[in-house]
Amino acid sequence: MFSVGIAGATGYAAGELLSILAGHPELEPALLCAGTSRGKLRDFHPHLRTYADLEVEETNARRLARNDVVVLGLPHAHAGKIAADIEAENPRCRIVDLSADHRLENEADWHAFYPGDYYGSWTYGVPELLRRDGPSHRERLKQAKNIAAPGCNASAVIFATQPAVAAGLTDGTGITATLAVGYSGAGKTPKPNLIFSEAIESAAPYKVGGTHRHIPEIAQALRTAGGVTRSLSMTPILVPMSRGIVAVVTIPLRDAVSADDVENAYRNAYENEKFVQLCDAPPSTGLVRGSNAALVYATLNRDGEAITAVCAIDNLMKGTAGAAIQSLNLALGLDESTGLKQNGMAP
Ligand SMILES: NC(=O)C1=CN([C@@H]2O[C@H](COP(=O)(O)OP(=O)(O)OC[C@H]3O[C@@H](n4cnc5c(N)ncnc54)[C@H](OP(=O)(O)O)[C@@H]3O)[C@@H](O)[C@H]2O)C=CC1
Ligand SMILES: CC(=O)N[C@@H](CCC(=O)OP(=O)(O)O)C(=O)O
Repeated sequence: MFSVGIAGATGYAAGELLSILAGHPELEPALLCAGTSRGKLRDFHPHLRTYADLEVEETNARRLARNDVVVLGLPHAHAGKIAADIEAENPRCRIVDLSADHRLENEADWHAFYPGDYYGSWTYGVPELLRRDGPSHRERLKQAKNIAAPGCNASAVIFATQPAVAAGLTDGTGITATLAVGYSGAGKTPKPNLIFSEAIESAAPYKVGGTHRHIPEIAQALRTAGGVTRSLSMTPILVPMSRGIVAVVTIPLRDAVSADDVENAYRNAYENEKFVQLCDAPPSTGLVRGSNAALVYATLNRDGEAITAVCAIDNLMKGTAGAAIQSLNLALGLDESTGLKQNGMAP
């Protein structure tokens, strides 16, 4: 059994992680920390009956570092410093960062989209990431000490797009992603635009015009898959659902290709994957609620000029906590799917 210390334990992402741990035979929460919240876990996550009596304490790097694993569910720009403190205290402690603080390999990308200091990059927590060169990403995760869990919007766009990039069907120009996203992606901290009367009966685009901070993260993954990614447009739209993301990505083609070429590219990428699966019809978020699945559909447009690819995920599962546990399982030498559900909830 591995002990797990969790920072940001009262938040949505860590709450989902705790929900997975409740069914995980090898991981046990040992220390729960938050910012200002104090008390029993039942005061913050009343649905997590298994751990209702665990205490939520002050965030303390020295105490967190005593665990085999630390998961940081903190706002971005808050995880880098505490991760460095934990490493200094106990270099053997594995750290999984759910924030963006260790995702970007290029420091200039970090400063262009995030506040605060740059703390370097860790192995990206997406086992299914396609790599043009060297060992597979899954093999790299098996060797990883620390893991940078992915952004949820980024995950959906990457799963939809990387097969076309890896197969050389696109030169990376003009890829356009539009996403319908649920409110839990914004976290638990109350904000005026997130209250019920603003949310219900409304679909609200945000971070338009190439300003969303997941753009460099997606471009980095597509470069890893073998593409150039000259431009990338990504626009999320908040829609009234608590969890879920469906990304619709238009991928202009380099040369004329057949429907079989498109099918082969996507089948080659995902045919052996348990959690990223191809569908015969565009998937909806309802199919993946509560599961670690990413469902992908891709088709050649009728005019033959582009591929339309669709990916649905649960932002809190395959978009964060599920991806984190799947990657951590690999790093710990466990079966990759330990504690993770493939099936969604229905209705
Ligand atoms: N929600 C999602 O779908 C996804 C989230 N992520 C990332 O996961 C991380 C956590 O997100 P999420 O759970 O949604 O956020 P929440 O706002 O729901 O939770 C944030 C947590 O961090 C704690 N916290 C805030 N500031 C500090 C601080 N200065 N020191 C210590 N603890 C602090 C909060 O404690 P307190 O209760 O005391 O305020 C709370 O426990 C973020 O980086 C987010 O971007 C990544 C992918 C998807
Ligand atoms: C609805 C909503 O606001 N969603 C968030 C997704 C957050 C996420 O994926 O987390 P990281 O910040 O860790 O990358 C957003 O689009 O910013």
